[in-house]
Formats: sequence, C-alpha cells, structure tokens
Amino acid sequence: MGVRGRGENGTGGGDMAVLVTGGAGYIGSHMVLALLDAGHEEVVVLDDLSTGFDWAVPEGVKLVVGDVADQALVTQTILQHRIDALAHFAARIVVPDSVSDPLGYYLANTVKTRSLIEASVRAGVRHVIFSSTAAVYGEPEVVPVPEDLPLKPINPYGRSKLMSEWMIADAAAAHGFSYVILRYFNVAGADPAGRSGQSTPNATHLIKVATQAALGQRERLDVFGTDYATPDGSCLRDYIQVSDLAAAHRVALDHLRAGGESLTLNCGYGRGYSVLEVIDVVKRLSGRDFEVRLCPRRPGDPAQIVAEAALIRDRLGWKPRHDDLDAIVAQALAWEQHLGKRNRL
Ligand SMILES: NC(=O)c1ccc[n+]([C@@H]2O[C@H](COP(=O)([O-])OP(=O)(O)OC[C@H]3O[C@@H](n4cnc5c(N)ncnc54)[C@H](O)[C@@H]3O)[C@@H](O)[C@H]2O)c1
Ligand SMILES: O=c1ccn([C@@H]2O[C@H](COP(=O)(O)OP(=O)(O)O[C@H]3O[C@H](CO)[C@@H](O)[C@H](O)[C@H]3O)[C@@H](O)[C@H]2O)c(=O)[nH]1
Repeated sequence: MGVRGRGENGTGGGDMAVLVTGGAGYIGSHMVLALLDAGHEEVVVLDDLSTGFDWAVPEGVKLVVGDVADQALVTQTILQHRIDALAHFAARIVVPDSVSDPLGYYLANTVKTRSLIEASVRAGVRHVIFSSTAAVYGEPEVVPVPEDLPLKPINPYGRSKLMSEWMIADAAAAHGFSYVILRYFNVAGADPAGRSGQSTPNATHLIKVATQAALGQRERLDVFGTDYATPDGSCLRDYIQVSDLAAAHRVALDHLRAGGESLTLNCGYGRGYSVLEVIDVVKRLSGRDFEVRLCPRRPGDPAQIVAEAALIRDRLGWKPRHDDLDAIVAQALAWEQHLGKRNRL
C-alpha cells in the first residue's frame, strides 16, 4: 500500500489531481464546476454514463468512461493523472428502487465502493470524499438530526451507504488516508449560471418531478402519503441547493489537503419543507396549476428528515449561498426548460 507512481501521460506540473467518480451525473458535475471555478484545473471524471451524460462534463476535463469497480482502469487512471484525492459520487440513488432491488444496490453502492477504495489506496490516493446520505439516519428520533445520532437506516439504499461509510473509516484507520463523509439531505436546484442541472429523464426526485409536471412533461404529480405525523400530513425534507453542496466538497478537499482530520458531516440547511409546500412553490413560480393526486405512502420513506447543520459550518467554514426554496425551484424550472429545448434540437 501507499506506493505512488506516475504514468507516461501524467497531467503534468506539480499539482495533484482529483478523481471524481460519477462526475457526469447531477451532483458530481456540479463539483467539477466548483473545482474549475476555484482554479483547480486538475480534475478527472470516471463515469460509466449509466445515468450521467458526457455533455455534463465540461470541455477540457478528462472523462474516463468505465466502471468504478474496474480496478485495472482505476489504478491506471490514478497513476496516469497523479490523483491524490478521490471524490466518490457514483452510485444508484433511488430509495424505492433499492427496496425492490436490494442486491443490485448493495452491489452498486457497497461492493463497488470496496473495490474502488482498495484500488485507490493501493495506487496511493491520500484523501477520500464520500457521498453519503441522510438515509443513514432512517426514521430519526431527534429532528433536526445531529451527526452522532445512532444510525438506523430503514431502506437498502441507506444501509448500502452506511456500510460504505464504515468501510471507508476502517480502511482509513488501517491504511492512513484521510476522508470526509458528507451526508447529503435532499439535493435540488441547478447551477445558477445554467451550466448543469438534474438531467435524468426518469428522475423520481420531488422537485424535478414537480417542475416536469408544471411544464406539461408529466400528466400529474403523485403525493406519496398524506397521513404522516407532520403538520400537513406529507413528508418533510431539508432541500439543499446543489452548488452549495458542491462548494462543501471543495472546502472538504482543501481541508484534507491541508492535513485536516477525517470528518463525517451533514449537508443540509436545517429547515424542512413538506411535499405539499414544495408543490405550492412550484405552482406559484411556474404559474401552472398541474394535477396533484394524493396517493398512499411510498415504501422506504421516513416521515421527516432535517439536518442539524452547524458542524459543517464550524469544521469547514462552509457558508451556504443559495438557502432559498424559491431560488432552488426557479433554478430547477429554468434547467428543465433548457433540457426541453436541448431535446427538441
Ligand atoms: N440526489 C440526491 O438528493 C442525493 C442525496 C443524498 C446522496 N446522494 C448521493 O450523491 C451521489 C450522486 O448522486 P446524483 O444525484 O448526482 O446521481 P446521478 O445518478 O445523477 O449521478 C451518479 C453518476 O454516477 C455514474 N455511475 C453510477 N454507477 C457507476 C459505476 N459503477 N461506475 C462509474 N460510474 C457510475 C452515473 O452514470 C452518474 O453519472 C450518489 O452517491 C448519491 O447516493 C444524492
Ligand atoms: O413524485 C413524487 C416524488 C417524491 N415524493 C415525496 O417527496 C419526498 C422526497 O422524495 P424524493 O425527492 O424522492 O427524495 P428522498 O426519497 O427523500 O431521497 C432523496 O434524498 C435522500 C436524502 O434525504 C437521498 O439519500 C436520496 O438519494 C434522494 O433520492 C418523499 O416524501 C416522497 O415520498 C412525492 O410525494 N411524489
């Protein structure tokens, strides 16, 4: 372990590079933009394009198309591009899918992460940033949820991510790399400059689905459950804007490269909105009154999940700049319109 090398076609210069797995996807593409905007030019994306898009990777950024579990490819990429840090976004991400296909999720999110971490550590990666999720808390007894609450995920997706968290912490202790595990709450919105957004055609995320309904791309919106123990009976979520989340990764990278300690941090704003509140905002901002159907609960959904959001500000000095549901929904609507035009071309 710990042997570094350099391939014949290295990125060059003294700077080390970041490997972003899943960088052609929604959140990963925003991290690539955040790194470029901050002047980190040495970024390499590894993505199998299963849910991502090659056009989401900015020009000039190297895209390696392949699987994170392909250890030969990972090793070659790390050595060739002098990678010292790994930001691991690649995963399957849909909670109800994980309930119907748990083995697929444990393979994609746990087994493949094990393979990636092994290859990365062997090739000399020093720092790991891992995309975890609020789903590791399950149905929390305390809201807002602090990081040290007992972890009791209630769906295979959350368990697949929690196992990876444990694996990364154990491997870091044994092999001497440092890590930041970021537990995202509900990620939404788009790059305010319109360079990227949530582009998966069959995405299941509430704000995406609601904006598609508002723009006439879906017949209606189904609300999954109105009998929860919440103020209006629908589920409460803490929606974090995607560029704010990307900025959290950037400061996490700076922290680790400066020799900072390993951390596990919530990424949210600390305030919950109900499904019905979100729908109202989408209707108001779009000016469209689409059909909303009240449906039974969806399997695997916790009633409410809101971040205790102080630790990341304290430890990383992270300051959100887009904590505003109206702005998040407006960005999502603008991105959906952009995609609509793009698809008609
Ligand atoms: N979107 C959210 O609200 C949310 C919340 C919490 C955590 N997360 C986590 O954030 C990360 C990114 O999610 P996203 O919303 O950007 O999803 P996404 O589907 O847009 O991005 C995932 C990317 O990973 C790629 N990928 C998947 N499996 C791969 C593999 N085996 N090898 C190489 N590439 C692979 C896909 O092609 C895609 O580009 C995931 O780890 C997810 O669990 C997302
Ligand atoms: O058409 C829809 C879509 C969603 N919802 C509800 O809206 C809420 C949010 O759902 P969704 O946007 O699908 O996100 P979550 O299931 O909360 O999961 C997201 O947020 C988690 C962190 O909280 C991440 O781990 C997951 O990857 C990410 O998909 C839930 O109550 C859903 O039941 C609806 O009522 N109708």
